[in-house]
Amino acid sequence: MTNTSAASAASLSASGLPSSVAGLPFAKGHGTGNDFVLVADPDASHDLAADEVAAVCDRHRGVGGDGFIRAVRSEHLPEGRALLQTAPEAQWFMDYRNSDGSISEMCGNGVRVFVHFLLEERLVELAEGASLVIGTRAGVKTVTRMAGGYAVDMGPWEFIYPDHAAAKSMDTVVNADGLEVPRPGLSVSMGNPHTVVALAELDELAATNLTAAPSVQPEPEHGTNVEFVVPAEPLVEDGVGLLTMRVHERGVGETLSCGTGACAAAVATRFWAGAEAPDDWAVTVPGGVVGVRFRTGPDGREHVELSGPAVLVARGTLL
Ligand SMILES: N[C@@H](CCC[C@H](N)C(=O)O)C(=O)O
Repeated sequence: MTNTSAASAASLSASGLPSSVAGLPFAKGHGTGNDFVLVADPDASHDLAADEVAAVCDRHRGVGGDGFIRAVRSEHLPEGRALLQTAPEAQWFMDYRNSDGSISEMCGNGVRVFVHFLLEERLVELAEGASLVIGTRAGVKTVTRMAGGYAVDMGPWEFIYPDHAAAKSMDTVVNADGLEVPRPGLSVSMGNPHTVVALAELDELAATNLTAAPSVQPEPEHGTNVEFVVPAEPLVEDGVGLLTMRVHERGVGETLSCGTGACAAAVATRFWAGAEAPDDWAVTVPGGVVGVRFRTGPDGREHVELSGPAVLVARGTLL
């Protein structure tokens, strides 16, 4: 554990974890099975190196998690200080790492669990119905506490290749073991990169092998998470669009859920479905169901709202 994430752990403690992380208190939590190790580091004194994060997230020799989340007061990070210029209410910053130690801009399930962690650690107060503004590498996100979970204003979405989308062309091609033929994909940014592929049948979704990363051509500049979705038949029930999704996460592998991925899946399917597509979506993932809603944000642009549960399951100390 050092002040620079570039440094690597030199020695191991008896637990097999880097001795540099010994003594660090943590919590373990998840949102629809997308699981995280969380650490409160208000003063930014525990910036873990990539190999330290990977050791803690190791499912066999560490605590285990799809991601590592550090809660830092924004004023103590350069990215946080930059956000405070225009959003002084963003007092807490979510420093998000994938389980391989790589940095991601954003995590939709993670930001709900992050706010729940701040609450449970008594670092913030938040009544049901009230909102908290959180700093992330994808800008500020407003998280509202609801009965049974949290809703996150994820901000506006964007196509990564707007020219492909405008032409409704098939310029992105995705292949994965188990697919009968390579499929067209649509790359969408939710602050982090996603490529969404529609499949016709749940059987084909189940047969898709996500133990290896799917190939995506062209691959977005910083890599991509890949979502395979099966739209329900009929697509809309009681005004809600229904999707089933599996995901291969950049820097992780297959996970039980991905909040930003669910948002990207709804964006792509709504685009493909055309003018009649609804604004409310329920996305079923292996770990549960998350809600996605399109609405006009305070800036007048179309925003995506993600809703779902957040749970803490344990507290401990790294040895
Ligand atoms: N599971 C997250 C996304 C985590 C980051 C992702 N692996 C990336 O590298 O962009 C979510 O719930 O959004």
